[in-house]
Amino acid sequence: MQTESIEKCGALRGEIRVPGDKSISHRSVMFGALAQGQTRVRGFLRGEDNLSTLTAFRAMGIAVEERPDGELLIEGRGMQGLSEPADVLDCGNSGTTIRLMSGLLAGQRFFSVLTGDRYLRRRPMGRVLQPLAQMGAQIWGRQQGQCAPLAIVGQPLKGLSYQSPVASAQVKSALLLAGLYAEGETRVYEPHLSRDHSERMLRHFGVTVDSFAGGVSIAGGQSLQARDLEVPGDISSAAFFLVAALIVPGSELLIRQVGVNPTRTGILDILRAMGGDIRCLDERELGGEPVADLLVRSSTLKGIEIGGALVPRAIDEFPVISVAAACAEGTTVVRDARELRVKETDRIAAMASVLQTLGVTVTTADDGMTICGQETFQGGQVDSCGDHRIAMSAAIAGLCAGTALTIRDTACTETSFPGFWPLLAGLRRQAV
Ligand SMILES: O=C(O)C1=C[C@@H](OP(=O)(O)O)[C@@H](O)[C@H](O)C1
Ligand SMILES: C=C(OP(=O)(O)O)C(=O)O
Repeated sequence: MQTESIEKCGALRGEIRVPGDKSISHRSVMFGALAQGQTRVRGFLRGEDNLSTLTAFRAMGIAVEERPDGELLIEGRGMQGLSEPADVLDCGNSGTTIRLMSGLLAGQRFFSVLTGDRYLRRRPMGRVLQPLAQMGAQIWGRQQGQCAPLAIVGQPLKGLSYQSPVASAQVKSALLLAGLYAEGETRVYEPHLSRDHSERMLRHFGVTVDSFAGGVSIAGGQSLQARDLEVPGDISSAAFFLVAALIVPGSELLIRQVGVNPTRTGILDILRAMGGDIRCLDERELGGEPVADLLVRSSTLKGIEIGGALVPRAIDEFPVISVAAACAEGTTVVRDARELRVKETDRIAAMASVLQTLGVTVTTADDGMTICGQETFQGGQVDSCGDHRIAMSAAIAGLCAGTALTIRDTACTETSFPGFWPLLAGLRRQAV
């Protein structure tokens, strides 16, 4: 099992790039496959989750060329162009893959089976299967349709008006994909706005999607036209280096070409509210998505309260936000974040355990945690629980640990951030 050891380092300085956005990369393959014609994708994230999506579409007859310069050429076959996969589709560790594909496959004219690794097979699928069943989908899963493997018998679908109990882009996107195949209109309401990459990319591919206060709607029977795409850097990956630069004294980092879609920038709002010096430079647009260069300087942080609509806008960043909170003056309280309990692992429990090992006082609640900030950490040994975001957050905490912090089970960072360890090691080597 791979382990990494990190300890206190000098100021982090320089200019970096982070790999492409994971959410946008998944959607580029899915929508590119359904479009008529060739879609070129630059900046595709070659993380394990996205490779699961790519492999699944190849297994349904979609030709994808991976060029030496990293560009993908996807030969879209139109809305009815997928073919029945001859084997089970393995979604690996990826919740986005299995949930979006459930919606897409529900309306096909063939049979398919979706599964994943031991972490994914524990995650809740009922949130997608239940509204899909109301659209006429025939999907079976373990534990009364709660868990994968999922067996899908494609059916004609009908539109639905659905109030989602959770702010989840995976639920919303699964229903939009099913809605494309359904008769009539599909409307999805959510308690707070979740990331809107599907809506933006569908529009980029020529589909009409209406966004209104509280939700989104799509009419069935529309088709997609192939378009070129450029994937911005993933703000969820940039988040580790934003926090690293904030908490290591004397640091200054410029992170180039990061996606700053407002449904994803909760991390910037939270870190700035804590006193973080982060600037967005040269804001521009790439294929319907806003991007900017992020300049971050080390700052004295203070504890804050986080909850409500901000939570879905920073949902994947809470592990590393908890590290910033542990270095802040005063107490940080996170509420309304129950969703963290059903990610790759229970991220509330996992981060509480990491921070407690470092000597930080943390208490947990059903929907969040309270973290008492302090000046330095002690080292020790922590476990990633097989979760990429826990492994990388622990590494950032290690930059402030007085003695070495050993992190067990670190290969999982390949899920979303190939190259994380060399990038961090390079910055530490050049630290001043
Ligand atoms: O749609 C997406 O690409 C994602 C949505 C979020 O999940 P939920 O929809 O479960 O909130 C997020 O946590 C995940 O990393 C990616
Ligand atoms: C929760 C995540 O992804 P997914 O749901 O796609 O597995 C994540 O990347 O933090």
